[in-house]
Amino acid sequence: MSSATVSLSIPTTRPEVTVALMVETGLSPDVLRDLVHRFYGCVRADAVLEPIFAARITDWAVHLERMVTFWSSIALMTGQYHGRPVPAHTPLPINAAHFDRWLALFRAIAVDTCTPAGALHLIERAERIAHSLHIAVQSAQSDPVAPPKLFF
Ligand code: HEM
Repeated sequence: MSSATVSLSIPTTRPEVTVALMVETGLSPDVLRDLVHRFYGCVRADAVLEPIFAARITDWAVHLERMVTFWSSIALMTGQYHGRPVPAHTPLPINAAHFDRWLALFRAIAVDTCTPAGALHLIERAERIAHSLHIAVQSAQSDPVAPPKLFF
């Protein structure tokens, strides 16, 4: 994909950076939407992860939309996600096995949905964020009265 052929049908605070990332990775709003929907389709069919999500998510349409915005911000630097992932995860009853499973599903769906460069771009970021979230969760579980540590 050349920059001339990328149409910017995506809200972004940094259009030049977003276009450059789209060209470099082959990622686009449509690809990220497809990835998010396929990924959470697998999560909802997964014996390890499904119970954690089922206990928290009451409106899947809202969660999926939030996650498309999140991944657009992370992967294409659109600046559109304004949530706080750390406090969303620190109260969850999750451990290394949940993170391993989450990453295994994410890697498989990313490779299946994206170009090799796009998959690598997403997987690197997912692994980094999962690591930070895991440390925050462990820290909250070992000292539940301490405020959550913020990693981003
Ligand atoms: C052990 C693996 C994980 C589990 C079980 C899990 C579960 C959840 C649940 C249940 C929520 C909804 C929280 C709520 O609305 O009350 C959530 C939100 C979210 N998760 Fe995860 N998650 C996991 C890993 C990750 C990873 C690795 C990432 C990023 C790479 C991530 C990104 C997010 C984001 C951005 C939100 C929305 C936070 C917000 O803005 O409210 N999660 N997750």
